[in-house]
Amino acid sequence: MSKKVPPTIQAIILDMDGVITDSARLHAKAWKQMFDEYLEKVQGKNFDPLDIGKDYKRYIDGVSRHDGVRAFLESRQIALTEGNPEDDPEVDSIVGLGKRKNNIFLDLMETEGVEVFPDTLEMVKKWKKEGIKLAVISASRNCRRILEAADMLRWFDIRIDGEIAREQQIPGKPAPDVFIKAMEDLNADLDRTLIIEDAIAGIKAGKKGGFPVVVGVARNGEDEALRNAGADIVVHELTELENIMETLKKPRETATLPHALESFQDIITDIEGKRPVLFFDYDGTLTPIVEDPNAAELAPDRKKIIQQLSDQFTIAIISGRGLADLKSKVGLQRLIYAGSHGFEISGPNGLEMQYEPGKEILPILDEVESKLKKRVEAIDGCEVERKKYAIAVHYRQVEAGKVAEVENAVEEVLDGQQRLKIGKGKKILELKPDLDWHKGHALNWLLNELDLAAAQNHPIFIGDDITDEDALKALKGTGILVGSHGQKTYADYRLKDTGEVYGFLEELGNWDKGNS
Ligand SMILES: O=P(O)(O)OC[C@H]1O[C@H](O[C@H]2O[C@H](CO)[C@@H](O)[C@H](O)[C@H]2O)[C@H](O)[C@@H](O)[C@@H]1O
Repeated sequence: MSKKVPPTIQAIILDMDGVITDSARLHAKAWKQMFDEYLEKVQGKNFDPLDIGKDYKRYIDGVSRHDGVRAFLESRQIALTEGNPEDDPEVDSIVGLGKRKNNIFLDLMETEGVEVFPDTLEMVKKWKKEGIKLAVISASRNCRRILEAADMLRWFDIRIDGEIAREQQIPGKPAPDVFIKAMEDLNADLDRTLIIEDAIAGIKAGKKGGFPVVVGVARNGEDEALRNAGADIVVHELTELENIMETLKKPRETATLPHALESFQDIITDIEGKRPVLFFDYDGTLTPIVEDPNAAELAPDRKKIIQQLSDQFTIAIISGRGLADLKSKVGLQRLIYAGSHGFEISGPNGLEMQYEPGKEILPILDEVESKLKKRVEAIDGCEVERKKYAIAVHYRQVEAGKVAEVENAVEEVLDGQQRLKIGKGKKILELKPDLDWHKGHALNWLLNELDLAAAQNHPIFIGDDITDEDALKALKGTGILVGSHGQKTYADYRLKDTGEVYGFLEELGNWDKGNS
């Protein structure tokens, strides 16, 4: 795996007790029963009982059985012999007490059962579908048994539990070794592996291991303790991690990105037996930027390359242009088109979508369009382009000294208008519905609608402008930026210009032919 790829998630390692199953509750109960009985035996009726919120969390949760016995007794200044592996549960030794607790735990499991947290099941299924590798780790030697009873074992590629750790002499948490071992067995990279833990010892282990993001699960409001232990993010349910990839993606300077043609082999390695699904922006990506927006035609030889590729791959063009304009400019039947930044979509087999909440903004756009046209008609070179769900005000051909006039005009017309927002592009100001819908949503909508969101597909998005960043950010695949738009980017790779885009597409087509 290339080290150049950005920190999108490749693998997730989940702790079991308290994250996947509610078995932490049973463990806590068993520890309390065992220790309270023992403390009463050695200290009499006035013994100080184990406090689950304090003692269990601090000394026992997440660590191995024997480490838990040792740490708790030490906190109470009670010295106890280690004992030996053959000790019966009745023997007062570290081993004996551990066995005593385990018997109580197994009885509780039998009588109370173990439940899977529904939010975890939902996310595990989702991650699995997205092709993320999953491992479960646990200090518990009953891990396999618990997961089997809960019908959860099948979701995990790798399991490192108390039994395996003992056999292979892997040090337990707070040492990071179990996480490192799980990551290695998953064949994942450290900088692309996420840890999910609910125990303080586990959070510390994840941080010590150098994992970029350790998520703390505070199901009972223990947010602060988990944060203090080093958790990078604290959630109460795993469904809060729904958009974790987006949250974790960090924009970078374009110049620091690897070149997509030079790194072609890395990109192919990343695709690894999956089907590429291609998403392109239009202006600046498939056609070079030109002075007159109406003149941005797709050259016949380039159209041919896209047509040939559409025999091999699903291709969608997601553009800021209006849908009708985009379709007529590209003119290829098999493609999917998303116009007005994804507000209007159309494709083969009756695929049609208009983003419903946008429809009620249409009369507002009509009104603003006519006001704008009147307001800027005296500014030489300024052009207003109406798409169904947006209005572009072009100033590429406006004298540099008069650009501020265009900006003022747009702001003036928009003044007091709450339903529209201003976006920026290449020498363009755009008025768009102030709604949470953009190229990134459109991309994910298409993947779901076309049943292409599954792990066997690999989306590739190529774009050049600020509005393409929404798609690059939302993308779970390979993002390529063409040229530079002057801001940081969520892309993974860069290409110099549209010429290189076609070079890349030809390489991709040839690679695919050689592969099939
Ligand atoms: O999302 P895209 O497909 O890249 O569309 C973005 C805008 O592209 C067009 O404007 C840009 O390209 C013009 C032609 O090269 C250029 O003259 C202009 O300065 C650029 O901003 C299009 O006219 C807009 O509607 C799109 O929003």
